[in-house]
Amino acid sequence: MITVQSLSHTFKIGKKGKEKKIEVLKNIDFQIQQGEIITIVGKSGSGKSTLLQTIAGFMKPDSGSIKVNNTEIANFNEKQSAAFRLDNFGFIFQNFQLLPNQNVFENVELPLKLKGVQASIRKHNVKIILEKVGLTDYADHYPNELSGGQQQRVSIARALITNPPIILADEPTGSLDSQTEKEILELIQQLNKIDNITFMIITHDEEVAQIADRKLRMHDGILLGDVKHVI
Ligand SMILES: Nc1ncnc2c1ncn2[C@@H]1O[C@H](COP(=O)(O)OP(=O)(O)OP(=O)(O)O)[C@@H](O)[C@H]1O
Repeated sequence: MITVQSLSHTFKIGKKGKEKKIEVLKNIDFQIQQGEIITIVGKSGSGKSTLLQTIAGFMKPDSGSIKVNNTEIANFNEKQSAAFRLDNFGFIFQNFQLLPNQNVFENVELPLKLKGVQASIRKHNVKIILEKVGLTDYADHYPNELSGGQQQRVSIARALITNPPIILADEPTGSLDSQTEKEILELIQQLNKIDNITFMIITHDEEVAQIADRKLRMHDGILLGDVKHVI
């Protein structure tokens, strides 16, 4: 489903002429099969978020290939990346990234609006997805009226609303207490098992890594293979 080959990226920081180079992705190769949950662990600064941002098309790599279902996306321009994202990727972030002045319904509805889906279909689909994440009674609530776990459910609903085959998650339970984390991980596993959604999850957290079919580790810009027994 996703095949990454020889992916490399270097950030240049500082003044021109005196730039410092940070090689953040060094010749990364890996694949994700449809229906898998993979986690990527690794120390802070090892390049995990950069890898995710690159796959998502938010950042262009210096070199290498990223294929999603045989479509080469590494060299897409911004417009192509945005369109591809909308159809193929859902996102879950540690800090939820909900719009504070939009209620739950409106936050979840947004990707459908961006896709130009008509209002009656939007309403129908949002209702179904809110049921799925257990938030039917909260459609009118604003993010600041919800618990952290509820906010993360809203962001999961928003990620799912366009039926993407892949969810990219960056520390999805990083802001949650352990009980709420458990509930969100159960939801992720349920979505994976029942709807065959593929998850690529960046995490520091042993509990999260436990739900993975495969655990990969980033170390100084290098992606190490399966690390089933090491965290
Ligand atoms: N836009 C940028 N410009 C310059 N350097 C950057 C930029 N983004 C990230 N870096 C650097 O790239 C390296 C990798 O960062 P990245 O955020 O990918 O690491 P990470 O493994 O996700 O870390 P964390 O677990 O703390 O989120 C770090 O040294 C960081 O300072």
